[in-house]
Amino acid sequence: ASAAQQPSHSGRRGATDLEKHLELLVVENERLKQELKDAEALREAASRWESQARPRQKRLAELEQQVLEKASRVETLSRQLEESKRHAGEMQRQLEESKCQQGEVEQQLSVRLRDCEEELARQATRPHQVKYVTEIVEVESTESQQAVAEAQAKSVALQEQLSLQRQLLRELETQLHDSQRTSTQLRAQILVYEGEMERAQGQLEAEMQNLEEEKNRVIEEAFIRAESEMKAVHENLAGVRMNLLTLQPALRTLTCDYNCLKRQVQDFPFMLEKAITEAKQEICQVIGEVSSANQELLRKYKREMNLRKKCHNELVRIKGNIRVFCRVRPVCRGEHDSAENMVSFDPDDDALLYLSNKVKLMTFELDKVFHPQATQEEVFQEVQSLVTSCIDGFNVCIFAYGQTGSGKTYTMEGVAKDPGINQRALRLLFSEVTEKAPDWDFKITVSMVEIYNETLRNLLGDIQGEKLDIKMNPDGSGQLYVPGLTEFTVQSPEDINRVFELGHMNRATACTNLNEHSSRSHALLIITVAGVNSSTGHRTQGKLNLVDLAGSERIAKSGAEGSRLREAQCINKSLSALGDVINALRSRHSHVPFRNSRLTYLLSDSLSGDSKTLMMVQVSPLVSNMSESVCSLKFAQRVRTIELGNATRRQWENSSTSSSPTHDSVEITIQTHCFLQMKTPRVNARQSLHSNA
Ligand SMILES: Nc1ncnc2c1ncn2[C@@H]1O[C@H](COP(=O)(O)OP(=O)(O)OP(=O)(O)O)[C@@H](O)[C@H]1O
Repeated sequence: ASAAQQPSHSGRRGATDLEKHLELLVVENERLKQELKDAEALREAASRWESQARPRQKRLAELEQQVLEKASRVETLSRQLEESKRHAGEMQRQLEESKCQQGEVEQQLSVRLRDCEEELARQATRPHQVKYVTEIVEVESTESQQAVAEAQAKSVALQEQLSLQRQLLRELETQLHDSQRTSTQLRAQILVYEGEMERAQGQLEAEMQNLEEEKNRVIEEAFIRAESEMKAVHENLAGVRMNLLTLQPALRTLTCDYNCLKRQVQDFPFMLEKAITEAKQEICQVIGEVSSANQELLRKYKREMNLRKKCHNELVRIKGNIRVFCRVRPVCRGEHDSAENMVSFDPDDDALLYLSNKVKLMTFELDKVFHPQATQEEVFQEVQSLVTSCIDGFNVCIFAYGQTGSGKTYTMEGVAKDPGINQRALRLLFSEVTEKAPDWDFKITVSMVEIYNETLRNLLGDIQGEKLDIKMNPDGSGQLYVPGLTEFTVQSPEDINRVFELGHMNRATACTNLNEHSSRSHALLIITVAGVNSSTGHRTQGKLNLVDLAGSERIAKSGAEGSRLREAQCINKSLSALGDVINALRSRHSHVPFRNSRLTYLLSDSLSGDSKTLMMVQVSPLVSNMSESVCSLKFAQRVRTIELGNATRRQWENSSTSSSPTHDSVEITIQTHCFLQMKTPRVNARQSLHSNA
């Protein structure tokens, strides 16, 4: 191992030298690059200068071209001048010749004339001869004169021609002078340009010379440096070679290592495949374990859910199957009555409500009190566990109880923009059962009825205002049924809207004034949820009754007569019957008076056994409704207090069934009829009940 390490150590040192040398070379290289860059910059400057000089050269060339053109024009003009001169010379010569001839002829003629005159003078001396001579002379004189005239005409023509030629000559001379002037100017310009060109050329050449010299200098320097560097490189190379020789053993070791690694790399795919297969197996195993753990968790979750439900149901059972909530509606627009002093709430306990007038302060304890600002959603949050328990097979009744105008319809039906319990409950049930599919197959059916003057009316039927009857099922099961009652199966959220629209429409068309009518009739929405478990075959059936009761005000206060009196009596009858039934159930009477009213008779299967009941007592905040509000709250509290009193209950369960329950029954009935007169100024209903008990 040490032998292997030694070469690798020296190899490392050699490598370090090499690296150093390499670094030096890199630095030198950088420097040379920089110089090259400088030379490039100089070259670029020269080319820039050249590019600047180019337009001037072009202009010079143009001027030269112009000068050449002008010169050729001058040459042409000179040629023409020469020609004209030559021609004028010719003409001059001809003229001179003519003059000469004319002189000769004139001379001849004058000689002849003189001879003739002499002859004539001679002949004059001899008369005969003179006559003859005279004739001859005359003849000869005429001919001579003719010749002279011709010669003179010719001379005149030649003179004219000569003057024309002279004029032409003058013009040509003028032209020549102009051309010569232009030519002189152009020559002067050419001389200026040539001077400029020469100057520029001189500058360019000087700069080129400079650049050339600079370039040569830089190249020379670079060359010298490169040479010295080359020398150094060669020297280094020699050192490197030496190092290489020393590195060779290390290289051998490295080669050996490399080969080893190569073998490993070659083996790697097989190892990788093997590892992947193993990992896959492990992952599959883990997935299997996780999935079984998941299944187990799911099973536990379901079991916990069932347990939770059971606990909830047990809680409800312990708390009592009857729960009482109170909702105080806000003061509506247009109501001038002040509610400020009448209703107040406990900031620390949402189960307490205080009513006060000038002299009394009454405290009411219920399961929950909703203040006027409570939203529909908040109210529904509190009742939704009851609603969903009908999926588990429980029968549930939710009543809205209170005087006319206290907000019963608002709580149960709500308004289009902000629906109440009815619509929210149906939607919740629909979404819950949809979630349970496909394990469970649920069917939700809806019926809507109203009870007016003890008459049952179908609100979803085709026949408007169709009256119905409640009958015992002929199959001997002891179950009640309503022949002809329309049951609408809800299969989509749109069906829910359709049900409410139809029910509302049928109710509105069956009466002249819906508001008045609704306050004097009970409106029931009956939702049946039946389910079957697809794997176990287990069946459940629950019923949810949502009841908007008629107004609970006292007849004495309303001062009703005639048909109104009958309506009020019917309402009171059914409300008292409801109170009696609740009382009898709570008291575990052997006989529960369901049949005393249509309302209790119809709801009998949802009020007995394990059924759950919620009473929403609606309270108006107006001072003018004070006594009715007190009446409603006392009734509600009495129902709740009795039911919740476990000790009392146990006591009732242990004691003989006659005394206490009967007493309680009386209380409930009295409350329901609202005939209870407040005897003490600051009455607390619970205290009153306990003292009664
Ligand atoms: N919580 C509330 N928020 C806003 N307005 C409300 C509320 N409760 C009731 N109202 C309004 O008070 C008025 C009376 O309410 P509603 O008709 O629901 O009373 P009711 O008890 O059903 O009367 P009736 O017995 O005549 O049917 C309505 O205009 C309603 O919109």
